Amino acid sequence: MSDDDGMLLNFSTIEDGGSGFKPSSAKVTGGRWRDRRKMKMMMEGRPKKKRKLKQNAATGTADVENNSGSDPNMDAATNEKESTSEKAVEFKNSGKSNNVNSSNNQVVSSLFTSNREISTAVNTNERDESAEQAPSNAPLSGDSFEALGIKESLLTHLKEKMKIQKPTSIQKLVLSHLLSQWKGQDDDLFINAQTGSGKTLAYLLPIFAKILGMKIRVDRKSGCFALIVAPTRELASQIYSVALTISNCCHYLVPCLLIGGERKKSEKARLRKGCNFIVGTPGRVLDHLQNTKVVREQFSQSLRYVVLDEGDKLMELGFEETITQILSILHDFQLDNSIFPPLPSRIVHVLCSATLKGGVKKLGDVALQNYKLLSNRQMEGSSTASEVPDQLLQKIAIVPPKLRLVTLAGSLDEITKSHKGSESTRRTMVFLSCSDSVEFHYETFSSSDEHHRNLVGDTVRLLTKGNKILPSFTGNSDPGTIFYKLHGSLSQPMRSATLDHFSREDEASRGKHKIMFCTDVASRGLDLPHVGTVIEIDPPFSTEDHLHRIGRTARAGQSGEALLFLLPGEEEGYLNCIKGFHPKGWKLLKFDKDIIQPVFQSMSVSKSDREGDSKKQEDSWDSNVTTWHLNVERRVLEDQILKGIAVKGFTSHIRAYATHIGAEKQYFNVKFLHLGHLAKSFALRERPKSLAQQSSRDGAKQTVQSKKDTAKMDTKDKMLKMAKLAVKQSASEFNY
Ligand SMILES: Nc1ncnc2c1ncn2[C@@H]1O[C@H](COP(=O)(O)OP(=O)(O)OP(=O)(O)O)[C@@H](O)[C@H]1O
Repeated sequence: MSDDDGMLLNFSTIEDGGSGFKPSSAKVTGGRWRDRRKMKMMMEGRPKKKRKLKQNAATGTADVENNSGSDPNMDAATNEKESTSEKAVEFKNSGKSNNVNSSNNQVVSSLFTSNREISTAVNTNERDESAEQAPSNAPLSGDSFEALGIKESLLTHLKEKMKIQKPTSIQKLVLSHLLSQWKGQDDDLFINAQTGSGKTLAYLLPIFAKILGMKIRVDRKSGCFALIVAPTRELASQIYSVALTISNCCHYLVPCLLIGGERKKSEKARLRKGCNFIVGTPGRVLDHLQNTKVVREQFSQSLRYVVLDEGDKLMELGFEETITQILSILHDFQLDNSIFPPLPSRIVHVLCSATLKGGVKKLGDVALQNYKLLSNRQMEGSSTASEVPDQLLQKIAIVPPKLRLVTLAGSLDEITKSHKGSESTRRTMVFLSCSDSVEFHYETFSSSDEHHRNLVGDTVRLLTKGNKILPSFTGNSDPGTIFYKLHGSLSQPMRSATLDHFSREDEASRGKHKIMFCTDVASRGLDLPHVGTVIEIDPPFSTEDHLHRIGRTARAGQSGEALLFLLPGEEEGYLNCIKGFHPKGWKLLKFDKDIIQPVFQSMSVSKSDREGDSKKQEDSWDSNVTTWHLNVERRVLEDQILKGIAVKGFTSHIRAYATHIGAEKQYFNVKFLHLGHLAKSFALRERPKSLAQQSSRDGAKQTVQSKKDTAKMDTKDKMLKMAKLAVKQSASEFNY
């Protein structure tokens, strides 16, 4: 990554600090600095901020007052100081916070004060909820696979064993193209279709149909007919398992999986036995092409199809060079068209992507020749498929940083409650910016005291009776919830086992709410069954990621909903950026009235250090929110391991935030973040300054000079420096 790429633009400061406030250009000189500052503020039209801390004698709680004209965009330094002293007051008095009543105009907790104003009052992209939205990625009722050329054993297998009755619109387009009798079957294809529209079967089915339709005896020794390359191991494994399922109707055709993290020796052994389909990740495929003679032998005469799945992700992860090398090796093979005459006379390249942005077009130029663009929206008169499925209900909440954790708890609790009593399995995915943040959220929600049981290593946890982490969990009822964590720092077998458990539909899963905290490693192409809700607590790193993340729900015509959290301020501008993806609109939620209040007003949350108290007091919803948050903070304070995880989660999150693409830095810029408030959403009471020092102690070795430099910087600059360093070292560290 070069120093001047789009990422680094993310660090540039804008003149007004992003607040919309334009400083006066006039210079004030002479006199005392206080007078100069006062004069400058007057010239800039900024009112002098009065702040008073009042100790409430009756309750022992603090009332933090700001003058009503306070600037919600006050600069970070002022904000930070304020936040710290608020915290000091709050926690000094936290023992009595349950007594506080919001009805007498007292501010119950600093959770609800000093938050930046939310400016999005009107939903400019309102979804018409009264209108029935027909699924846009569902199978087409009026078409059939027979009519498209799928025959005999493959057709029976598809309908009876795989329960796939009708093609989706993209399958119809691709099948009619690749199975056509005319010369066009040799054209390269660019498949652009919505998430969950069945792209995998769209390219696998015609390849299988073509091989089976040759009426030439083939077996695993006949050579490899298709190479499918996918950007992540999870996706490659998934495509491999679809190929394996199809091959159940023709056992003599054998697929093979080549992915990093697996033993190369055993892969070589499998390749030596022979295979007809190779599915793999780019690095490992290239490695075998360069170093395993038998692979080249397998491809040399039979290879007719090269599929690049999730093309935009392949580019984003920097695989262009690897793909170019793979293609150049493959193109050197001399095909013998006399052995399999019914197959295309050249290698047909297929590129798949749900989006057309990013480098995917460039990959098209590299990999495809005279390609044909097939898009499932073409049928409905739209040019591309970069839109969310029509039936997906998108919700958006603008959530102040301090309230992110508790709003997430409210959202998860609501889903859990609404699922109670159901026989089916409910699945929710929560997307976070980096592995460390996944660890923090997983630990926070899944392990309260001893009330949990590890099911798969420590990545899958079943909550047991007595767990009270979500407001509706009571001590004597079964929470019916399983938590999962998935990110790239876990070993490959662990990642596979976790996904396998999450996807399982067995007796033990019935009626359970499965909640997975994950990074973008789970955003691409993964086909997990019946994901009801996707929550993006951290904003996506690009609009394409947004589309792919929420595309884990509402697949193949099913219903689903997604919830995106944005911070008040610049992030609200992101709504305009994603509007084009949501032609059916979205629902704008108020984080307090619509999410946390309904959840926290219906139950009493008791303080974790007063569990034994027999008399429960009916508290207002905001007091319950405060108590819930204090309980988590107390756990972090008392448990040094959890505290370490929280600190790492926070610092890595800030670093990850700095990697938002340059084009979107106007919405996501570290400079806009209020670090003190954000720390609160990691249940941290310490000021970011001490966190930055702590993390640099824990982290990379610093030179004496860089230590001196760091000491001179303020907290925000330190975070920026850490972010730049981290990006230089490895972008994948926090993305995956
Ligand atoms: N014709 C069909 N009828 C019913 N279900 C189907 C059909 N085709 C595919 N599916 C199912 O739809 C789901 C989504 O398929 P697939 O993973 O191929 O989608 P995709 O378009 O590749 O999505 P993404 O862009 O997210 O990778 C799978 O569970 C698959 O079994």
